[in-house]
Amino acid sequence: MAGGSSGETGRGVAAGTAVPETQEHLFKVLVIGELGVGKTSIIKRYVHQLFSQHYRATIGVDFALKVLNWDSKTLVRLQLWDIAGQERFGNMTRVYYKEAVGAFVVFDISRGSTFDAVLKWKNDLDSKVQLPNGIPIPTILLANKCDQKKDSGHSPSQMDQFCKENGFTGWFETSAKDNINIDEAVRFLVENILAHYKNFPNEDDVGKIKLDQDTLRAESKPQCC
Ligand SMILES: Nc1nc2c(ncn2[C@@H]2O[C@H](COP(=O)(O)OP(=O)(O)OP(=O)(O)O)[C@@H](O)[C@H]2O)c(=O)[nH]1
Ligand SMILES: [Mg+2]
Repeated sequence: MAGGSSGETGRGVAAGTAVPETQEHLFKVLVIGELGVGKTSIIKRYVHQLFSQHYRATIGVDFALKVLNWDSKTLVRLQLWDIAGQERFGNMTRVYYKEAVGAFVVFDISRGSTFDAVLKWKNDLDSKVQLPNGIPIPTILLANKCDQKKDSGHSPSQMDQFCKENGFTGWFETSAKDNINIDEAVRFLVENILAHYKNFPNEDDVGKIKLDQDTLRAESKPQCC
């Protein structure tokens, strides 16, 4: 009998049963929000477990990669796109948002004006990128710098209401400085991306990491008047 077990005790694989191989996913996730809210710090904390008080504004976009052994059969490669706050005034976001499958919109709880900008970012995002089946990409709202004193501040129920009304999948109070809720927020987003995942027509439509230079070059050329 082909492929019979060796006769020893233990779990042999019966002939003909395919051992499910590991599913590998590549997810492009955007991190957007006003200048100085902590996007780069959140990514640096999550990927490198580092934090620095020194502020160095991001120019254009930065990238970071984090590989997650999600479960015994699933490996997730997260490509985090750290988009400069000043890009909200630029015209590059369409290029940066391409084929993203999830996003974080970050604001700084110690600066109320950054919360006011949250909807501008969310509307920009939803107008430029959707999942292959046309629905908005799962987006989590991060109230960062929760180690600091709140500016105006919204109660948790007001935040729940805001998220429901504006299409956010959820929200977390985070601190890149004290490492609060960052792993939890990422896990929650990846769970939501995977939940949508089975609706994608096929792997190619998900998180294709394509940063073709021509597109970037063409888009970054100053618009002729
Ligand atoms: N207290 C505190 N400070 C933070 C936190 N996260 C970021 N900062 C500080 O806020 C400043 C801005 O952080 P960045 O991560 O560079 O902000 P950003 O959103 O990437 O800014 P841009 O790249 O300009 O869009 C830095 O001085 C950080 O040290 C936090 O959770 N708590
Ligand atoms: Mg930055």
